[in-house]
Amino acid sequence: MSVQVGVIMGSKSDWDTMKLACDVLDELQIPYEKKVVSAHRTPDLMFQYAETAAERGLKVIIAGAGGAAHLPGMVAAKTILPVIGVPVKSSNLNGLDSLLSIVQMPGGIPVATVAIGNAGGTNAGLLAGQIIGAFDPAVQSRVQARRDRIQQEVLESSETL
Ligand SMILES: Nc1c(C(=O)O)ncn1[C@@H]1O[C@H](COP(=O)(O)O)[C@@H](O)[C@H]1O
Repeated sequence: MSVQVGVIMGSKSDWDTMKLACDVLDELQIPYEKKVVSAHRTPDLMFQYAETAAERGLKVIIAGAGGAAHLPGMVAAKTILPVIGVPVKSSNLNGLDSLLSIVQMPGGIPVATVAIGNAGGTNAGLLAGQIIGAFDPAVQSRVQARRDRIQQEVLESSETL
């Protein structure tokens, strides 16, 4: 099957968080690509990536960045695809800068923003899976199976208190 999700990040230093999104996509058997793309450091690549994403067959873009995290919003401005923004935890401001940079988009150009850091990475993968699963029953059933497993783990955790 062709690549469905583009996972991009402002720097290789974001990988620990963005890998968690990729892990979920692997688990859900959704084909994806991963790439470092920066609005600040590689602006021409960022424009090209966003402009060609839909015609290349991608369905969702997951974009992670830290600090002055302009990547998700700028990519969202240049593509019609849904963009999920991951605020990577920054060393100076603990990711609050990343969160506010990503979440406060002006009306008209949305970025679906997840939590700061690793939970956000995982949830970005899941949210992409749920979007694709709305049109793909096999993916949706894998998302459901994952939820069922988590529910079972939580129910059983009481027994070891
Ligand atoms: N926020 C952005 C963008 C962007 O938004 O385009 N490009 C890189 N960065 C961020 O800079 C941080 C530090 O990067 P380095 O570790 O490479 O110095 C990373 O979290 C990256 O996402």
